[in-house]
Amino acid sequence: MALLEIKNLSVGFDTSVGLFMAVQGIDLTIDSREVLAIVGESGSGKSVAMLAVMGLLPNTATVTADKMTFEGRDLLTMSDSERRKIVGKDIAMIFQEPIASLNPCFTVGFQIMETLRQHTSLGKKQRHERAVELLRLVGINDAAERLSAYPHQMSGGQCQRVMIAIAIACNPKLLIADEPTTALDVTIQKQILDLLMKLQERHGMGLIMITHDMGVVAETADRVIVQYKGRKMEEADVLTLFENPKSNYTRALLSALPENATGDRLPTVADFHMEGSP
Ligand SMILES: Nc1ncnc2c1ncn2[C@@H]1O[C@H](COP(=O)(O)OP(=O)(O)OP(=O)(O)O)[C@@H](O)[C@H]1O
Repeated sequence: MALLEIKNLSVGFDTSVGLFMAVQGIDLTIDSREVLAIVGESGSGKSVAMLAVMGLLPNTATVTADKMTFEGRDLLTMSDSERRKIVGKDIAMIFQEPIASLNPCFTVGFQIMETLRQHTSLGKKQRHERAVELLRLVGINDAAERLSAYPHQMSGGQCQRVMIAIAIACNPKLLIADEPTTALDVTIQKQILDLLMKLQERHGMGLIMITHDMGVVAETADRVIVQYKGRKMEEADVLTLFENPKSNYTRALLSALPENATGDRLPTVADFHMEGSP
């Protein structure tokens, strides 16, 4: 049984100028231990599709799907309280802006322990011990002392490590990482990607990596979905996608990689004819 299975997912938003379809008819499956990348430029509906899975879209959104199951359980029809037991525990998500994703008013220790309080039966002392263990696991030095730091007292890379600690606190079966390294500088990006891959392997999680960066795809993914304007353009295992891209859009994304540069400037997506192409 697939960990997550989605068939024909669409998401529309009510806006002042009418209905805007951000996601149109997306199919997706991911198994345990698999790394699936969803790649596409800004605005292609990658985040919205995953926020629909998490049930985190505003009420201006209309979500429809023929199927959306997690370990065979129907996410579309389950009650909000049933869904809350899964989201944040079995399915966790980390976001692009680590500093903005943490609450500035609470220490990082409180925020980790609060997740443990909501989703586990651990007592206060055990939650504290687990929080120290988690900070160590994500590579933060002086873990016990750093629990009392506020987000603004930490760097962007450290805040992203804290976000990862919160996400993995309850040993999720599926982790969704939404552009987890985009806001970080290049050396830190590599460290965070390495950390995510190490944790994914060690805990046997399914990992959905949302990115616009084909370099990140090459380094992390087993399988790739390419998304453009809310629609799936192509899906393939990572080697096939890089060696034999089927859609113009995938070719455009690949040509924008610095190592594929041939002329004076890098091509952009606008250099490729996209209309009507898969
Ligand atoms: N609450 C909302 N109301 C209206 N439109 C929205 C809302 N949230 C997202 N959108 C629109 O949906 C489209 C898809 O957004 P989404 O954030 O999924 O893109 P993305 O592919 O993840 O890109 P990015 O990496 O920039 O977040 C965009 O055009 C965005 O403006």
